[in-house]
Amino acid sequence: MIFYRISRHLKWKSGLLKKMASDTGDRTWGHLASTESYGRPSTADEYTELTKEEINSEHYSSKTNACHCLLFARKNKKTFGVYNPRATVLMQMRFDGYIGFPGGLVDSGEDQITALNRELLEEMNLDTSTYKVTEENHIVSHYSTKKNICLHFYALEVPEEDIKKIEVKSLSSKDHGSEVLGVIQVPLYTMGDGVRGFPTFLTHSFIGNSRMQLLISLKKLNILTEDEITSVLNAVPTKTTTATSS
Ligand SMILES: O=c1[nH]cnc2c1ncn2[C@H]1C[C@H](O)[C@@H](COP(=O)(O)OP(=O)(O)O)O1
Repeated sequence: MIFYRISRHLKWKSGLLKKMASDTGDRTWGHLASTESYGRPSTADEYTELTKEEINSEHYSSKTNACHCLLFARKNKKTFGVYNPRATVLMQMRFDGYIGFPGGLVDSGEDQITALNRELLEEMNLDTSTYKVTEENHIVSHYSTKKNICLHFYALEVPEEDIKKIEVKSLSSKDHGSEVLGVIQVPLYTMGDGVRGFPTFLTHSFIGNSRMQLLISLKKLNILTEDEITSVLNAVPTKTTTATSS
């Protein structure tokens, strides 16, 4: 009898432990575990720019590679009738709380361009037969010494009248609500106090080297001049303590 009771108690306990494990499991990285380390916080000095030869070399192409893309439309319409942002630039709020660009890891056997167009469809529901990223849209590639990953970056210009439709369509993407928590526009102007607008936007937390990719692209695409970028960076406010509910 005692043996029967002990065995029943053990069965109940193991059931409880299994339930607890599965409850905890719901909160872990699950299938993301193997790639989760790539998303850990970065330092600017971990990135080195790759030359065209290095990008195509066996040494770097055999590493883990990821491609991301800045979607933008030039415009000449003032915001509030005051600020001229010159372009609508899209970024996204990611599942991990960081701001980044649409894109992702290149699968084994896949080339970079195919991977990026696939990710743009999955994350943005982008019609990649109309808006297709090609090698000509390449902006810059970096290698992270700390994470052993190559990050390739592209920029795709779309007509001004299409950008809103692209944003709206992204709400129905496969990854919306899971990997992607929303598309955002970058405020590309500095307000009268000298800090709100783009300088304040740059104080957010960005995934990987996406902050650097944004600034490099704005210059390469002639959306902002080098001098304008320098003055924005000089105006970036130091983070202040934010209000809490208690
Ligand atoms: O926008 C980005 N710019 C530079 N690096 C990025 C960006 N987004 C992510 N990353 C880094 C850090 C990530 O862990 C890896 C993989 O990218 P991710 O988009 O998360 O990949 P999957 O969609 O999960 O394939 O690249």
